[in-house]
Amino acid sequence: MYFAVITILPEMFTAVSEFGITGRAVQNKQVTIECINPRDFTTDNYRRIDERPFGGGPGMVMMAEPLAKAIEYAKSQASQHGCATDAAHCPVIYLSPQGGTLNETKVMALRQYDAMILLCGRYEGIDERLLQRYVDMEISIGDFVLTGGELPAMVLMDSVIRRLPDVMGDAKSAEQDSFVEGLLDCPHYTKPHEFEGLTVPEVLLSGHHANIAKWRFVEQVKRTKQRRPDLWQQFTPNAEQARLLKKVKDEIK
Ligand SMILES: NC(=O)c1ccc(NC2CCCC2)nc1
Repeated sequence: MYFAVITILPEMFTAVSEFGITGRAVQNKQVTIECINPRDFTTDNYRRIDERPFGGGPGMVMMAEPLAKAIEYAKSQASQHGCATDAAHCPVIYLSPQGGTLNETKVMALRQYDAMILLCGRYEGIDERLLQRYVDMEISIGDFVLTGGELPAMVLMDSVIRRLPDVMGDAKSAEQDSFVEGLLDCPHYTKPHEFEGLTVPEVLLSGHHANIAKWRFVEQVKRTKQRRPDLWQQFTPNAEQARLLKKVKDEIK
């Protein structure tokens, strides 16, 4: 997948391009991340990308023209990577608190694109006319305001990259995935067997995979019911999960 990121702080993106699973995906060429700085598309000597807001008020607003040129360049780069650059294949996504909130369903939907152009705002935001003309969708990572769209862009990239086929290898084996959808994760344990007097649930040491899968599912259900009743409300079990739920219904009261 090809990510073009429009940002005046490209150095921030080494956090995803050079470390961890996302860094490895870039190294393996499963993912390309190209940062494009709107300052490179300015025409004045000061490389201005922001101006005072019309109507007055505090702070600065990012100007439309350098961003428009940066987005056009990003589209030409995406097509050189063999990606179609219409909105259906390569959306321009603006990270902002005014967007729809990112969740696992949206992440799974974002995987379908060959490429995406992530637009990161700074200051008070971006000239509305740029958003009108160039942005296909706005996405928020939560109801809070940040100083820039870069961290939300990295959160989005991380969540999509980890879900690309053969990026996580066997770390997310199939049966776990089938239980993970829509439920909180189960508790995890590793060595040593005893930590500050606390031990590990016996079933996890039993080697009995069916019992272990059942225990994990029950823990996911119990956690989701306790911590996120809203998620539990929406949870629609598949056939296998419904069968299991029936079997364990007294355990999950
Ligand atoms: N919740 C979010 O996803 C989010 C995105 C961008 C942002 N700030 C940006 C938006 C325009 C100037 C700074 N704050 C919060």
